[in-house]
Amino acid sequence: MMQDAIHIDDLSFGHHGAEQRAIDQISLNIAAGDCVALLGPSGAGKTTLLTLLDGRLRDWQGRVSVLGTPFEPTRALPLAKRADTGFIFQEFALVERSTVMRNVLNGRLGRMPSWRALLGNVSKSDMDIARSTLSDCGIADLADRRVDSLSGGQRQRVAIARCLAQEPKLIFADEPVSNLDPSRAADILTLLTSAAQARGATTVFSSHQPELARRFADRIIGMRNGRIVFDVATRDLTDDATAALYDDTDPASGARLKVVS
Ligand SMILES: Nc1ncnc2c1ncn2[C@@H]1O[C@H](COP(=O)(O)OP(=O)(O)OP(=O)(O)O)[C@@H](O)[C@H]1O
Repeated sequence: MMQDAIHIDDLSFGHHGAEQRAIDQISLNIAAGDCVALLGPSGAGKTTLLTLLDGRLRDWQGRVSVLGTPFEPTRALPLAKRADTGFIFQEFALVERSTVMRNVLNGRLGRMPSWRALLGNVSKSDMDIARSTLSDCGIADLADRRVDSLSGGQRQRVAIARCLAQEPKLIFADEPVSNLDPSRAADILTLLTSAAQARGATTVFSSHQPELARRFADRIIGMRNGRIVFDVATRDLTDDATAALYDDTDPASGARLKVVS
């Protein structure tokens, strides 16, 4: 039986000082190895959900368990427990003045003994892993370039290589292609999803682009106002449901969409 990578039961969370909950009574499970897209308008709660599942938020209500580790609602997950989870950001979050290789080696930090990480002392096997992920990401020739000299598409390849060098079992990607033009966006999602699949990693990515979600995810979760309004296998997602998710003129559309699942 396929094991679940993520369990969420009745999860709610409000950002400090915010009037509305960013996550409002969400329950869902994600099977290991699945590729899931979170779709929804700005403010739907996609980033908040990914950040919470990455163990970086506290003071939420409900039950969350990721890769078999139950989270504690009152505290963030210690860094040492996050080595199996990789995160790819919309803004790349790279060390701009460092080389591509250095950035990718940063992905190995959580896997090194702490004395080695502190000294920046890199083993041959760390180098080998970094080189092979650079090559998998099609940027072996950029290893010695500084990140601040790269294009957006190249930067996102570096971010993916860094994430893969970490050898994660679970990959979260928050709008990984929204800064890229359509053809680069498709290339990057092809790279990310096929690399994840080849490694058996579970992937959850958020997007504003339904066509990309449909093309790359097995399952699509539509969010609006912190709630799940549909949760379907990609082949079952209708155009009407997608359009209603983004229909600002119809505040009740979220409720109506529930029939889809
Ligand atoms: N740091 C914060 N402080 C207060 N409120 C926040 C904070 N971050 C997000 N929010 C609020 O939480 C809600 C969910 O935001 P979130 O960024 O998770 O949505 P999103 O679906 O990722 O949107 P986008 O697609 O624009 O990134 C919104 O109402 C937002 O204003």
